[in-house]
Amino acid sequence: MENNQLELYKDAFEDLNSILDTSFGAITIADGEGVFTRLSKSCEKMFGAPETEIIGKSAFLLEKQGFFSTSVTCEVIRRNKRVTIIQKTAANKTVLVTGTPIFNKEKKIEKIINISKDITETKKLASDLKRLQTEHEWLKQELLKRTRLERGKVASESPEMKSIIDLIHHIANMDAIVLLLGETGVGKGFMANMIHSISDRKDMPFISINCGAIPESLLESELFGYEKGAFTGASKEGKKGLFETAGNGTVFLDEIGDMPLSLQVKLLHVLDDRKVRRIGGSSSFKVKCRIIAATNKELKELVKNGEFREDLFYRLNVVPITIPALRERKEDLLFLANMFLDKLNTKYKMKKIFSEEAIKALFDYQYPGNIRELENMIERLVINTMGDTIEAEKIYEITEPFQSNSDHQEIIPLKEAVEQLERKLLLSAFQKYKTTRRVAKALKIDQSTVVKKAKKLKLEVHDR
Ligand SMILES: Nc1ncnc2c1ncn2[C@@H]1O[C@H](COP(=O)(O)OP(=O)(O)OP(=O)(O)O)[C@@H](O)[C@H]1O
Repeated sequence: MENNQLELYKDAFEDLNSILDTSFGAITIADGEGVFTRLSKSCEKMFGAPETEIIGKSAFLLEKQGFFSTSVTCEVIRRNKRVTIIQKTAANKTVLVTGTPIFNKEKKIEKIINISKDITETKKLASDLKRLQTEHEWLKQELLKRTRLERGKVASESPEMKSIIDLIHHIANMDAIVLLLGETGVGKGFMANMIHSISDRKDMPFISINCGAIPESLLESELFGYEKGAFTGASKEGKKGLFETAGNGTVFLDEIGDMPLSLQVKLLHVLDDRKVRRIGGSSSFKVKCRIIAATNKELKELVKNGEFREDLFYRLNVVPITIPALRERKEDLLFLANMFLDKLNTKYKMKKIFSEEAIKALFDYQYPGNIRELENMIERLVINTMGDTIEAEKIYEITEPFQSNSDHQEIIPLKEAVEQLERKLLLSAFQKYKTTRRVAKALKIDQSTVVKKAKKLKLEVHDR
């Protein structure tokens, strides 16, 4: 070889070494058998071993020894073509590596050139980013939920209420009929309002009607409206019904269990056809509002007794939500008690607080009237307490059985009155005697009867 040519080869060789050593990625060269012949400097860092431990060694051997998870050199030989893989190295790096075969004239692999890029950081950044994005999304949802909850000041410390609130958010923008169930004062009206206020219908009207409090004929015209001169006494201009007035808003049919049977069938037609015709009218219009119904009655019982149409029950029972009694979710009690106290302190410009004993007394009570009763009780406590601290005695005064205006009892069906009396008696017996055995002794009935009745009334019983 001429001197000149030799110099040129030497130069080229030095250039190649410089390229290998200054390149960002690690470059390895192996022969057709997969034995490493050359490495760039950065390989040492990437593979966690000096050049001397790699040069002259077979990639198959190194793969076996766990030097890298899968060797791209071996893969190139196995597949006889260019391969790109992600590799884990002994230095715990994640490496993106491409192996390119160089074929000789006989189409046999003569060399394999591998170029690796350390993507440990990139991968970590990508997974960090994904985690942050998930966290961000979660926080956004929580914040949204909390802002909405804050706006409505909803008690949702108990797991039962938490899942109800989640469900309410889930169905807020679905048009399905919601049926809210639960004892009086548990917050059915409150929840109906909340569903509306977190839905896209929030800027439309929320129209509520108590189906049990209005005489039948009036209820019909309130619900469906009437044309002018539809009946004697009808207004000259006619009147829009609630479904019409609500437009794209929400109609809340409270105490649906008290709706007269004749109107139940008319309501069923409205729900089936999504159309309403005013009384005395000839044309009908589309019902676009969302419908929420509520009752504190056992609708299934009413259906059994023929007081509620079965078909209407199934029509309404699409998304039934039972709001538990306050005594079944005592976690919400302190939140509510403090919230009402704060509200009243602001209203009356006071700074009242509960004593520790008072809080205990609040927890011991069973609240047959639920949140409404708690709210009224706290107002009475605030008004009747002279100092700044509300004491337990004041609570006992209020919760003492039968003291609430028994002289002015409203006239109700005997069966209902007996049930109410039984409930009150059991509640106060449990408050006083705590265990079913002692309650049974005091009421002079069997313990098993007490257990059965307590279960029926969903009383919280601690048999210590
Ligand atoms: N989760 C809640 N957070 C805060 N206040 C509540 C909550 N639920 C109900 N309330 C309050 O409790 C009171 C009673 O609620 P609401 O009238 O909605 O009960 P209800 O179940 O509809 O009663 P009824 O069956 O007698 O009509 C209301 O003053 C309401 O604002």
